[in-house]
Amino acid sequence: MAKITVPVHKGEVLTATVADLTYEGNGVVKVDNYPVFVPYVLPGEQAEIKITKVTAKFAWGELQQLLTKSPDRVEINDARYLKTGIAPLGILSYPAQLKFKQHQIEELLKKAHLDELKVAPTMGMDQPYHYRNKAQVPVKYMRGQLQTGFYKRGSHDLVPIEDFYIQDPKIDQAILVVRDLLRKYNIRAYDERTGRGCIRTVMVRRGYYSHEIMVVLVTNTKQLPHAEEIAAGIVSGVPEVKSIVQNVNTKRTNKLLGLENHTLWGSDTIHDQLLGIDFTISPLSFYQVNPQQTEKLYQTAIAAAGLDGTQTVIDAYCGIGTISLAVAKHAKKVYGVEIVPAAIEDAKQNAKVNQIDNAEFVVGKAEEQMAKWQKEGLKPDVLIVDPPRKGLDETLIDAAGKMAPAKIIYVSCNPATLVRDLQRFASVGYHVVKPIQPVDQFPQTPHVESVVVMERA
Ligand SMILES: C[S@@+](CC[C@H](N)C(=O)[O-])C[C@H]1O[C@@H](n2cnc3c(N)ncnc32)[C@H](O)[C@@H]1O
Repeated sequence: MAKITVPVHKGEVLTATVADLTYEGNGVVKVDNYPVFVPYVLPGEQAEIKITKVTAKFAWGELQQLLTKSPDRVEINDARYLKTGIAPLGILSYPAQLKFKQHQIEELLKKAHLDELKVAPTMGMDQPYHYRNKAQVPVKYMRGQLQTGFYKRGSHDLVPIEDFYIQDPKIDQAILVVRDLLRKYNIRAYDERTGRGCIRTVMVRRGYYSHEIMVVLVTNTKQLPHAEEIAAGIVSGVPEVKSIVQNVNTKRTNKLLGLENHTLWGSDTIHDQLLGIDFTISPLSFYQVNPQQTEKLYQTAIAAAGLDGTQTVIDAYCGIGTISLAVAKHAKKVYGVEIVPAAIEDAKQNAKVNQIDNAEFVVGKAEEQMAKWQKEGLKPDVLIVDPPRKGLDETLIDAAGKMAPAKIIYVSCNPATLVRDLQRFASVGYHVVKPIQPVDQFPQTPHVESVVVMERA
């Protein structure tokens, strides 16, 4: 095999101008068209870069010295937010972050030869910090005691952190109360190398409107020593707590939560509201993490659906029924499908509590259920899909084509799979009729959510 020559070598220091920013928020420097990825630099900046890793197709570099600064650069007061996955875009001013997200989608469309599609400016937040209503914090024994924090990007090295910058500060305070109790009762942190130890993760959720707090202690063992004392300590240290749950995860996996929950104190669930509808949230259910932006996202999707109370709507990947129930007010009938049984139980309960009787929920894989509905002759006027990052299964798109709804609303959390799926929808007769609307659900990170409206050609 011919030896591949690359234009840089490990350890080399070069001076270069940053050409671009990747979807993950890393700077890109080109050496004879060969890309070098460099964290913490921005397009247009000149920098001294040390090459740290070389492969046949690309290299990684480390910023040594910044020679010129981009006007979009902002100072971030704690470098740990950049080094962890907390705020990888933290050096980019917020208006520039919003443009970056719009540009990300435009670039992907261009690569897919869909450049005729327009992308609207990203809908941002007034206060793009402290927005998350949920934290999942790893626990580790280090520096002589149990620590909570966040992993360094691309690793499982814990960086102890007390102010998480993008989380609701009340959640940060609750984590510290839990951490101190775990220390006080000498609870052993889980060690993923040996598979030993007890506490793996602390999860905290807080209702944006309700202010109800749920604390979930994820353990590697069936028993949590001093469970009663710990629960009592949380009750006295976290005044808004409504639910304390032990989740057992004995598997040696990267999955954070197991399937077994034991309520240690209070209720099994908490509540919150979205667009005036009350939602029950269980430890395992998916619930959007940025409630303020979620309301904007759903309002955009609902307005795009153009409902007048006469339509039948399918909400595929419905979670606990948030979109379905918000839509039900404006539709004749809504069908929701979701893979997690507990989420569907919550969805049904949510419908009851809100006295919504025109929504029906089914547990199942959206792709299988859509094909089943299609065979049964269900003819929705509007199909809403809100899949996870991997996007839609082709079976679902085929079934959608056969069901022929007048409108399809695609809520996407991954522009790459969105663009792929838009091409597939085109092949079953759907085209995009409005500019794609990005909504910033995750300020300070490169993630972007978007709403796309399609109609039959
Ligand atoms: C991005 S979330 C959207 C949830 C909901 N629409 C919301 O906004 O809260 C995607 C949901 O799809 C569910 N899911 C993942 N794969 C699925 C599949 N094959 N079929 C049905 N649901 C699935 C997940 O459990 C999750 O609740």
